[in-house]
Amino acid sequence: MDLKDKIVICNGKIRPVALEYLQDKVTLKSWQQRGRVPEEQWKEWLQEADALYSTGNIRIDETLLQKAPKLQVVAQASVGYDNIDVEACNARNVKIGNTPGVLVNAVADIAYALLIDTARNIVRGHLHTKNGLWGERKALGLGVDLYNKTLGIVGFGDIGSAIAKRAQASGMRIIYHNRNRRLNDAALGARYVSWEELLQTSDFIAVAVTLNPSTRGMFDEAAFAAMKDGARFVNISRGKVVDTDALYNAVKSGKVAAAGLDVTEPEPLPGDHPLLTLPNITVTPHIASATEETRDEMALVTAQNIIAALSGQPMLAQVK
Ligand SMILES: NC(=O)C1=CN([C@@H]2O[C@H](COP(=O)(O)OP(=O)(O)OC[C@H]3O[C@@H](n4cnc5c(N)ncnc54)[C@H](OP(=O)(O)O)[C@@H]3O)[C@@H](O)[C@H]2O)C=CC1
Ligand SMILES: O=CC(=O)O
Repeated sequence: MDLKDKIVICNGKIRPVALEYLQDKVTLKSWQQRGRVPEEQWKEWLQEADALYSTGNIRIDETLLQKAPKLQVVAQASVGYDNIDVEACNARNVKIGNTPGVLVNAVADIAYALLIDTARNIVRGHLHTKNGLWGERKALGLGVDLYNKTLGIVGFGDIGSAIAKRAQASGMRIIYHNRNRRLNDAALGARYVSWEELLQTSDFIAVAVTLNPSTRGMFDEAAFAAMKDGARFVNISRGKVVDTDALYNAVKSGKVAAAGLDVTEPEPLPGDHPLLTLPNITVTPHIASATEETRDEMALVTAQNIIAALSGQPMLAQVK
């Protein structure tokens, strides 16, 4: 099918692998420069767009859809789609594509790296050394073993179960909580528990839920209070799943011994944010899927989703 008259727009840079795939199939308008596409330019592009390749950092809602009367598909280069108003898109028959699966290992690696950091002071140790304090390393205190500890995974989906695999290699016991128990949990070496049991019995908690109305703010003051004293906490899902003040207080008081976060509320997290004043919190700037290989795969799936949708074919991954 000749799609050359179809206009595909992108609010940011498209990776070369996806550019190459798209450019002789459709008419492409992307912002390949640094920074954001200028407002006037963006308005013009939306007006004529048949497809939107979203890099994820824009809100896609009725306000945007009204400016894009021809839009047939939004394909986003991420698995999370909490920035997209799915109902508004459905009401206008705008299809939504995302990129589950291809980023699972990269994200689970960062989650596990943060988890080890909460146990073993890797980032703190580096900063200590850099500050010329090698000789005073006892000031760091001792870490704790992962071996024989309980990891509670909240959100045992694709990424949650990939975190479990890594933790099993360290000899951890895995428990998890989802809204729905997974049929194959025994084969994955994980035991289903209630939310309360997970909070009360986990030495480490890793969060890999989707952001939805049931998870927004689920780690609040009561959740941190219910945890074991000295629990360690990792979040790679979305910052809005956690009440930031409650987390700050829990770490400051020692209730939570250490935290590792790839996502925060707000994002970007300002350099002078109170969370960053606590020595036992490590924050990475939402980079869990940021490897060359994974970003290439995400870009290619996004481009393939666009071509499939414009051709009336099923997308590789469609959000409904
Ligand atoms: N930091 C980063 O760069 C990245 C972050 N992410 C985030 O990770 C999320 C998960 O991705 P992925 O594993 O692929 O998604 P999946 O859909 O495979 O897994 C999400 C899991 O969350 C569970 N869940 C949803 N609501 C609740 C709830 N209220 N309580 C407990 N569990 C819940 C779901 O189970 P059930 O429906 O049974 O409750 C499901 O098992 C993404 O949505 C995204 O926000 C993803 C990639 C990169
Ligand atoms: O945060 C990233 C995603 O893929 O979701």
